[in-house]
Amino acid sequence: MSTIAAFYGGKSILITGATGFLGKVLMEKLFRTSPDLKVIYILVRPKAGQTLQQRVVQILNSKLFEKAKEVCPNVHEKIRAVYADLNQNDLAISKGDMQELLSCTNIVFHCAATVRFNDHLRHAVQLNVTATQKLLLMASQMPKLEAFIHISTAFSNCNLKHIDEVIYPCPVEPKKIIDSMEWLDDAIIDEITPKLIGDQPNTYTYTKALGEMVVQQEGGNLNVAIVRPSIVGATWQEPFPGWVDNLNGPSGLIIATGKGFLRALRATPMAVADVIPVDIVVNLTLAVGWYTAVQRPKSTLIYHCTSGNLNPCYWGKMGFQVLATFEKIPFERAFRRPNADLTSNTFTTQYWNAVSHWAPAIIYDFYLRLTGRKPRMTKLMNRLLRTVSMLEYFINRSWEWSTCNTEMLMSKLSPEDQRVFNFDVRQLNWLEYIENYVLGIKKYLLKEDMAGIPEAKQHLKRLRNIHYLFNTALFLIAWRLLMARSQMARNVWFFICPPYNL
Ligand SMILES: CCCCCCCCCCCCCCCCCCCCCC(=O)SCCNC(=O)CCNC(=O)[C@H](O)C(C)(C)COP(=O)(O)OP(=O)(O)OC[C@H]1O[C@@H](n2cnc3c(N)ncnc32)[C@H](O)[C@@H]1OP(=O)(O)O
Ligand SMILES: NC(=O)C1=CN([C@@H]2O[C@H](COP(=O)(O)OP(=O)(O)OC[C@H]3O[C@@H](n4cnc5c(N)ncnc54)[C@H](OP(=O)(O)O)[C@@H]3O)[C@@H](O)[C@H]2O)C=CC1
Repeated sequence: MSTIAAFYGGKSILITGATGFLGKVLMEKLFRTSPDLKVIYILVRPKAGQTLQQRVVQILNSKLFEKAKEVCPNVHEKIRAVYADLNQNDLAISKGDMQELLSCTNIVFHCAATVRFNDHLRHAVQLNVTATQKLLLMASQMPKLEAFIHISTAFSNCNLKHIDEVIYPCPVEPKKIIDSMEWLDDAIIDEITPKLIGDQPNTYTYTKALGEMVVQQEGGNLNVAIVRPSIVGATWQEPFPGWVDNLNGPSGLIIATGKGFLRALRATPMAVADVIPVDIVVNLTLAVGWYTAVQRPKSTLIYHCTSGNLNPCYWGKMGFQVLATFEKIPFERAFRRPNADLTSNTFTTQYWNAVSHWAPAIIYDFYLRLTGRKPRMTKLMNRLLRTVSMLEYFINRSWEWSTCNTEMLMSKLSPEDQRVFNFDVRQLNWLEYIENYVLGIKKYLLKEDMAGIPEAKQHLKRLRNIHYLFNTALFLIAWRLLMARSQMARNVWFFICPPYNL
């Protein structure tokens, strides 16, 4: 029996961000490997007209939980949704719930965060810094607490090139930032944001760095560890390959490419694509929870969960493999045939944007207008290119993360634990992973039927023919115009095709 799985048996576990991408996979793995755990408390807010219970039912009824429910048929009873809003000062947890959480919790996994790069600084601080501080305060009042695991990001210090498993100080103390957010108005915050974030690319990475400092400063007497994943992608193996349910990281751009909207990208083909499957992140996180609780390391250990140093994949290779997969598994109703021109040259990017993005969008909107429909493609293109510009920072650089603690932890695991909680990224075959990732996007995110693949292939063939026809027509028009205006062009033409009467 796995030592780690046995450790979680009988435990009361508190998870924040359990309705998110990582949180769901974490819960699933816990139920599947430790079905005898006591309870999982999840801090949830109502959303999109759904109550807490409806949200939980929807998650448990998803395909992700099918295997877990076979192993642990009473998951519904073992999950307890607690109303909470981490944006609120008191986290909006009722007194009764708070008492139960404080007296029962053994392990905390703090996953909740805003992962939006362009979030307003006030909101990002509230969620990624202040809420972390409040949870640590809560944790300090939990008599049965064995470990507090904070999920950060490998990019929290992306202003550095080489990043060690240490907490780097921020120029301004988190407490000062938290205080100032309480009295500064939005306009002033907007004005000072670029100065505060300095050489960080966005408010997300900046506030995640502040969050780590808060953990270091305020988690002093607790048994705390930090896990820093890089770009979290679809599942590699568990509970099945390719599961993904949101557009973050590469997923959104893979869809935009597969649907033929995005055909070129300002990206450095030889930059490392530090994607890490979500099940690897979850396995490491659970191993860290066990190790922190059982070994009680003297200081806060940080664990990098990255792929680049052990098994690197590059954006160029990833783009190529994504395209190769579209040949076999195309997405339905593509706007144009998928293509992936990655270039690090700004001028070339602008050229491709004009030719491959704006021109087709404008032509298509013209066609929609002509046929009495509402134009929408230029608007969509505008949003897509804005999104791409936000991600460009991460696809034009490479980072080196040291992984000493992660490797140390791997060496402490029994062979059985290494199998059940496998986080050895060296075993990952990128070509296979990317293919399953694309397939997973098609099935679980786009919810497209596999039976539609022949029709999707037909559609791409039609698009190719339209493309050839369009290019031929364009060439003929250009040539005709040239012939009409240039004696040299006429001479060349008559040289190639002399008139019959000569
Ligand atoms: C042709 C070439 C093809 C090549 C072939 C393909 C090869 C693959 C190449 C792959 C390269 C991968 C690069 C990954 C780099 C990730 C680095 C992460 C590093 C840090 C990791 C972390 O530690 S952190 C987790 C990551 N954190 C995010 O990844 C949040 C992103 N997100 C936002 O920061 C906001 O979303 C943002 C976008 C500001 C808009 O913000 P905004 O306010 O303008 O508008 P919205 O948020 O409302 O989004 C407006 C519409 O963009 C949709 N959308 C949202 N995200 C999207 C997304 N990633 N790709 C597409 N579409 C996305 C959304 O679904 C809306 O669509 P709709 O309106 O139709 O629903
Ligand atoms: N995805 C990635 O590529 C990476 C993620 N990470 C880190 O992993 C962690 C999880 O990320 P991921 O699962 O991808 O993110 P998601 O955006 O999928 O999930 C975020 C979670 O936080 C919850 N949350 C947000 N705001 C509140 C609030 N006010 N009150 C209560 N809960 C709230 C969300 O709840 P709700 O469903 O109600 O919105 C959701 O459960 C984060 O800490 C992130 O920084 C690190 C590296 C990469």
